Amino acid sequence: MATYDYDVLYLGSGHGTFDGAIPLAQSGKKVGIIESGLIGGTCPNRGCNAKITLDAPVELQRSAERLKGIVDTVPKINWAANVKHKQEVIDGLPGMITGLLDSVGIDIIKGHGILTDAHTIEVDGHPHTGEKLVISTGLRPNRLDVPGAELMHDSEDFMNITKLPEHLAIIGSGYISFEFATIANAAGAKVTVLMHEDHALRQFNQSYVDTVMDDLERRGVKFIKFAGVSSIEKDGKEFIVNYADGKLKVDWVLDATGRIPNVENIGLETVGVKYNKKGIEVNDFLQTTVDNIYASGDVIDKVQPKLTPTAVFESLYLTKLLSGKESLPIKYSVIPSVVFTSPRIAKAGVSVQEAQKKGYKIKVNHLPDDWYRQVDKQDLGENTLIYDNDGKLVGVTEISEQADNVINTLLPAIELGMTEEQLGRMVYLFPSLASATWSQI
Ligand SMILES: Cc1cc2nc3c(=O)[nH]c(=O)nc-3n(C[C@H](O)[C@H](O)[C@H](O)COP(=O)(O)OP(=O)(O)OC[C@H]3O[C@@H](n4cnc5c(N)ncnc54)[C@H](O)[C@@H]3O)c2cc1C
Ligand SMILES: NC(=O)c1ccc[n+]([C@@H]2O[C@H](COP(=O)([O-])OP(=O)(O)OC[C@H]3O[C@@H](n4cnc5c(N)ncnc54)[C@H](O)[C@@H]3O)[C@@H](O)[C@H]2O)c1
Repeated sequence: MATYDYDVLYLGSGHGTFDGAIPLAQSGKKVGIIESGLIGGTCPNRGCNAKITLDAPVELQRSAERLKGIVDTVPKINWAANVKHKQEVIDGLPGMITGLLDSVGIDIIKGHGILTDAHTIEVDGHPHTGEKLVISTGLRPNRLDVPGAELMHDSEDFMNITKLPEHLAIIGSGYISFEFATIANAAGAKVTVLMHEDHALRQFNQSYVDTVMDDLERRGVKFIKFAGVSSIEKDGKEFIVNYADGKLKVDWVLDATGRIPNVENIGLETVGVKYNKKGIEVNDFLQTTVDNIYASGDVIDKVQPKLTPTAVFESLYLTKLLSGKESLPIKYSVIPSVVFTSPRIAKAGVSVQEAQKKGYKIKVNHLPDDWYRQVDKQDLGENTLIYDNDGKLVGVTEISEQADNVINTLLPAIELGMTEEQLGRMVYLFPSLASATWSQI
């Protein structure tokens, strides 16, 4: 029988890998991880953790704005200090994750990995073998294919600039566009969003998206619809973005037109792992077209949202599968999602459109009517609760400053399919967001 260096060898060290690799090593498997960049991948180093740190002063500013008159001043954001603080928060994360991996005996191999056969990944010409391989190479920013594309920047660049641009153009109208438009506008930049079509954040309730857009517009953000970008030119220290039938002069351009899978130059063709432009093709066991090779996280072509909780769920599923504790196909939990604008939009479970098709009960709450939301003068906010024909809560979406926490509070009820009687037994701290939320159920 062939012997391999590792029972399981991972390519990539993000959440699609490390959350599951640690318990896998603890279960007695010999585990190796190949990583060409920072340990921990996108989320800790240039994604979620960095972004939410930059957003913290925005929340404070919004809160002071609502309570103006009760508190004296609305704080200004010191951009350079904000970026410095963000760096201090995230700097320790790769070391912390490396420590966790070391503590359970996982080997970390630094460098770019390329599959050379179904059991071998080469790094700088050195072969490393695994009985099972897991590909978890994530996504990278898309770059628009237009003249002057090299003059644009990506989300990572934005989170590292120490001097906030005076006028920032953001191309695209998805998560990154809306979150970064919120942060940059709150910090004092003029922001123009160039939208490909007339819709934004398509995954979210469009009336809530319209509310966020109206609020951002009121704050000075300009949205230009049907603004297909044709080229970018340099003009002294500034840039001209040529779009549809217009021109825009700015001093920084953020390309936020999506993220694409890292499937090239890693030997997938050599070993016969199939992929398409959405990612690696897997079956319900996260198995690729080669039996002993699995895939996890953002790099998979899947219907679930490409988010950290999904990547964590998949890597933990693989831990159970590869250690023999699971033999059934992956059954995803309800995966919530949130766009960290201010107010935020979050959702979980059955959508309003789906509920309408199925004839489910839809209940809408206007949140400013609730005394708890009046405490800090929230004048914007709504949630939509969806009940199936047995009266079980199966979906929720909310727009409010605390939408993320509200959805988290309601998730167990949705995931576990709690009955009305079980819901009625829950007791919450008072006064709190959770008790306010449950009183509206
Ligand atoms: C700006 C931004 C904000 C985000 N905010 C959120 C958020 O608020 N909430 C949320 O849930 N999600 C958020 N996400 C998404 C989240 O970061 C991803 O879903 C998550 O990181 C996916 O993890 P992964 O392990 O699949 O991929 P990654 O974390 O991208 O890890 C892949 C790793 O593989 C490595 N790699 C690739 N190819 C090779 C190779 N050939 N050899 C060696 N190593 C290789 C890469 O260097 C990388 O470290 C955000 C993303 C971005 C960009
Ligand atoms: N809060 C979060 O959970 C969060 C935050 C940021 C990023 N993310 C993750 O990162 C991924 C990438 O974020 P994103 O905002 O880059 O992608 P996205 O898919 O959310 O949005 C991409 C946007 O670019 C537009 N677009 C596509 N092609 C275009 C073109 N040729 N010209 C102009 N616009 C074009 C799309 O219409 C869309 O509005 C997300 O899908 C998500 O998985 C998550």
